[in-house]
Amino acid sequence: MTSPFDRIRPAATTARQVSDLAVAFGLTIAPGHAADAAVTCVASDNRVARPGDLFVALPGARAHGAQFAADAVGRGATAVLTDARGAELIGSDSTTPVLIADDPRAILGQVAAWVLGNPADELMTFGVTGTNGKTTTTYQLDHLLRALGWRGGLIGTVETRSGDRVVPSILTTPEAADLQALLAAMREDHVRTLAMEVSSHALAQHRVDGVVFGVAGFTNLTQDHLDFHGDFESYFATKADLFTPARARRGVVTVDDAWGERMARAAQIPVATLTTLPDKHADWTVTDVAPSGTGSAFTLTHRDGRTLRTSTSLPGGYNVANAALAVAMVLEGGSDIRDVTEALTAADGLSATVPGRMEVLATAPRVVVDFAHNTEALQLALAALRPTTTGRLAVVFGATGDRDAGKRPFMGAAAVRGADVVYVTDDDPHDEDPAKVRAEVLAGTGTGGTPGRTVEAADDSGSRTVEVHEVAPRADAIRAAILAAGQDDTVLVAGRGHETIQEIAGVDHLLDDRVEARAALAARNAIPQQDGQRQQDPMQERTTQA
Ligand SMILES: CC(=O)N[C@H]1[C@@H](OP(=O)(O)OP(=O)(O)OC[C@H]2O[C@@H](n3ccc(=O)[nH]c3=O)[C@H](O)[C@@H]2O)O[C@H](CO)[C@@H](O)[C@@H]1O[C@H](C)C(=O)N[C@@H](C)C(=O)N[C@H](CCC(=O)O)C(=O)O
Ligand SMILES: Nc1ncnc2c1ncn2[C@@H]1O[C@H](COP(=O)(O)OP(=O)(O)OP(=O)(O)O)[C@@H](O)[C@H]1O
Repeated sequence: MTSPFDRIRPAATTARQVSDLAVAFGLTIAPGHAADAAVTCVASDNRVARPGDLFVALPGARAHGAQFAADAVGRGATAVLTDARGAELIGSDSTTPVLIADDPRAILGQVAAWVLGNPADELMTFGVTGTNGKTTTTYQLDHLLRALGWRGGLIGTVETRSGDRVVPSILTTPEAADLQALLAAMREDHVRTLAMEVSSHALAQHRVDGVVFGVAGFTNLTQDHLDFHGDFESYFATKADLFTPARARRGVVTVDDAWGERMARAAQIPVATLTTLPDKHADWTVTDVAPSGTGSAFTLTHRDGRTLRTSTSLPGGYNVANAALAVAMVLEGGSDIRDVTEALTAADGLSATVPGRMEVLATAPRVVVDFAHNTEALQLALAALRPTTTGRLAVVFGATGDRDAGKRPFMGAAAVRGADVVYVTDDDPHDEDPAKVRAEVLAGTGTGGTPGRTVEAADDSGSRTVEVHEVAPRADAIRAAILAAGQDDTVLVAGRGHETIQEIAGVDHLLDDRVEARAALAARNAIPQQDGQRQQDPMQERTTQA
């Protein structure tokens, strides 16, 4: 499936009458239209409407859904739910029933759940929120639930899965109508568990109304999305809403940061706390973290004495936190610790690959693709890879054009602080001149903005000489870094993770860091190695306009 309008929907559902819906939700039926019709599913975008749908026409920032009602009806929608303005826009041209609500977005989740027979009630649901780590934790949850023998569903930034059906995701958390339709499809697919990312946008926009999660999980909170939420307090309050009885029955809150502690205090449902910090008290604690394969082994212990030891294949301390949160959520969901231990042993620990999240593509040199696209994430990703890098640590990254220009020099500085070789390249330039974006990143590297130079960087382990290069387009930078790496080196390709489209001046170009890295590894393998050491990189310093 390739269209952005592909959705996983149920094949067959029970018809409901809109007259009953009007009574259940106190809705007005617009005069001049038919008073009743049968509906079998719900859509809030005309481009996904199907025969038998209730089309919910929402007012938005860019359009009013009612503008598309005629098209939705043309595609077979049998009734429309909208607000008074929407009813006016629709007029009386058609006889299709039009139901009116004061705020249709606020009831959409419940309405869709009603039409589809509350599909969430038939699943064991796990919802993860927080600024970072939602995707990773959700994949680890899904991995563990499957290891326990459950047929699993997954919803998040990268992809949406119902049993064996998979589609790429459009939003991290789908719109309410799409979500309920997806849950109904999961019911049809005999899916029993759901691991799902819950974004703050989704909480604010009622997208998860109609779902009461069995267990909600919190990773962490750092500055993000303030353009949408206004300030940090509102951002926190929106996330905290997940830990109320309307949204979840119980929770697990990581209290490694102060926001987590506050979240645990603010929770209006029973929550278990979790920490990975050595001198902190919590219900679940992580201890004895040790390197294991590409990642870490760790022990998770409850204050009641229950304990298990397992591992994650993902590098970095924060991935121990993500993995521990996934395990604690499953245990708080009622699974027996002996079953979980056995399942983890059989599954080789939390070994799920998360697309574009610390995804290890090769081991000599180690090549890792990660989604880190801001200063803090870049710094954490480099710090995560440093302890297991015996050679040099190289990083390939850029900053996004047309967005948050202030972070560019800080990203440059973070790269020099954390790596030995820095390749500044392009991310998504959008409509901005990519060379200008690179120059602003380079300005933070301490090279005086001049690529092809070395700078001295100091950290706890002493001072290092750091090479700083500028290579574009991005595919060339990935290739340059991988060809130049020694067998013991690590190359981190940061910023785009699983993304496959790079937008340059309004044109979408296919670009997948993992595809480029694999091509570079193949090219490298085709070139005879000089004592297994670094290659002369033919692309290096060849800077072209993207
Ligand atoms: C701020 C925000 O989240 N806005 C979302 C919202 O937009 P909106 O209410 O302004 O809607 P609109 O585009 O004006 O359209 C109004 C209505 O007409 C419908 N419509 C519109 C056009 C059309 O041709 N046909 C049609 O039926 C739309 O489906 C909508 O119901 O509803 C739209 C329809 O679903 C979303 O596409 C849009 O997401 C925007 C594009 C977006 O980028 N959202 C991001 C910020 C987001 O939600 N991100 C979070 C993750 C954040 C993170 O943690 O990183 C997420 O959960 O994905
Ligand atoms: N627990 C964590 N703490 C801090 N940083 C993390 C954590 N987990 C992952 N990261 C970093 O954040 C990036 C995004 O991780 P992930 O996709 O799992 O989070 P997310 O919350 O789903 O974010 P997004 O919605 O942007 O995808 C990773 O590539 C990694 O660099």
